[in-house]
Amino acid sequence: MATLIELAVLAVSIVVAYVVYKFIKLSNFFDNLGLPYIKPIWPFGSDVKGLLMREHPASTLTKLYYQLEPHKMGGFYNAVKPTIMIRDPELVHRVYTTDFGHFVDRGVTTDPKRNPLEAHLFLLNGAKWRFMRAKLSPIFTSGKLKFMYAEMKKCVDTFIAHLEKTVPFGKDIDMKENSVGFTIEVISSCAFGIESKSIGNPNSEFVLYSKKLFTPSTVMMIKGVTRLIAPWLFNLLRLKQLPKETEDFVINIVKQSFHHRLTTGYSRNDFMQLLLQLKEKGSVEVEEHEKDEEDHQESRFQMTDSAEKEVIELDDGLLGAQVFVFLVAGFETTSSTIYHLTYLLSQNQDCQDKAREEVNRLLAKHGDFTYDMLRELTYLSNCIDETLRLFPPVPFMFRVCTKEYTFPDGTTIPKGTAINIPVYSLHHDPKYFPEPEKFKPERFEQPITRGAYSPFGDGPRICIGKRFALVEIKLAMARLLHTFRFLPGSTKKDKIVFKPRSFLLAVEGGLPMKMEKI
Ligand code: HEM
Repeated sequence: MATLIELAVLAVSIVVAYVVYKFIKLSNFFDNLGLPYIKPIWPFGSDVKGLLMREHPASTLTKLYYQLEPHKMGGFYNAVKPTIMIRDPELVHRVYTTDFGHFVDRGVTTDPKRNPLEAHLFLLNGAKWRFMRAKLSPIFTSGKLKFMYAEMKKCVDTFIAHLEKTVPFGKDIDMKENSVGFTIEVISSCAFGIESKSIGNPNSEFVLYSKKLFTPSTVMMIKGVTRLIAPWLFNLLRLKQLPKETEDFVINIVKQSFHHRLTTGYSRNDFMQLLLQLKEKGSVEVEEHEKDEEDHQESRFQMTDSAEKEVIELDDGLLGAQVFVFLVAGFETTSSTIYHLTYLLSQNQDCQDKAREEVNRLLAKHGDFTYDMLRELTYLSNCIDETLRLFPPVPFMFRVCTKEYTFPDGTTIPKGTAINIPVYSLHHDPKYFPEPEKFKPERFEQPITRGAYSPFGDGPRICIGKRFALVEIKLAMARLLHTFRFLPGSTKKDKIVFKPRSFLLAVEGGLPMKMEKI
């Protein structure tokens, strides 16, 4: 017994000594840097809440970002690594775009041998990221998106048919649950090539697995925190971040799908088919006529940044990891945009009328909800942009300095410094967005201060699925506006409460509202 107590005391002393050592090291770092705003935010006191994003968006971290003004740049101790926050949009723009070469990585260390699904684009670093981004970019051109459009339309048909069956009962309808089912159906269909029957079915296998990813268990949380503060301990204990069953679920689908397509010659217009082409031929072909101006910009970035290319083997595990990130990155972000927008339109009937008038006018002109019709929906686009401003699904962005960097004011930060970009806070700053809490789609008719608005990030590492997401959201919203009127629910929500412990901004509980068939 005595030995056990002694061992426990020894273990606690080692941890305390380690944390104190880290703090001393970090405070020296900031003293040398001379940054104006520095605060310890972890692991002491109530600030723990901020780091875990329990109360976000008004988390301690977000409040810190506000307090940062007018200094525009500051730092905080977080016991893991020195972290710089940047609040000046011009500096944000530099990090994302002009000086991207210094901020290529997100700074998350992964071990794909133990966690194969972590070898995905969002987490890859350096040369591996460049290689994978160059390989995957052709999959997301507007030409390829047009091929997938028919699959997307089928999912929207099912979504509308399901709502038409549900709405006449006159009760509140949970728009969150419904949007989640819809966006999972789109991703499972377009990425995995599977009709997952998720619409109106919260018990579908896909819905259950996908939700698990965003409602981490206590064990997952403990593992995550261990990995953050003591990656060496995480590795020593050979821990895995994702539950084994989730990993098996995804890898098996990818393997079976590849096998089925290779042995039967079955083909489908989806990401899986393009990944199969990548596996077989080493690249995805893009015809000149499939590209548009944005695609050219993207490939220019790839070419100028391709100096240190690395070739990695495109095996089932690596390709499975990419499909996995399309699911993780693609369903909660798009569903929250759809339900936030329907909520905002239920509260702003004049904007709703204007958006519906535009949809009906363009439908009369094009005769159907075509890809080209969506491009002309400018007011609806502004409504989507405004929703992403008010409720950015990714409320803060992080990168790491990969090469020593000197800001224009002369502050030099060493390699390894973590960079935080307070996206939510910038989106709600009255200096860049007057009356920031109001839903005003017209503000996007004017140019926006560069660096102040970045729901999809920016620069060479901008969200690769941006165009896919916008087409999906626009198509769903155009069909919804054409068919239904959105009204506030009987239990009217004046203020949205966000999910605790979530990296993404998403509503806690449901989002009840009423819908009337037009
Ligand atoms: C409204 C919907 C979406 C939002 C707001 C969003 C937002 C973001 C943001 C902020 C980033 C980081 C960008 C940066 O570091 O500059 C990102 C990266 C990424 N997103 Fe999205 N996303 C959305 C939808 C999607 C969809 C539908 C997919 C896939 C089909 C997707 C796949 C990815 C991937 C793979 C990355 C990593 C890119 C890289 O590191 O090179 N996203 N997204």
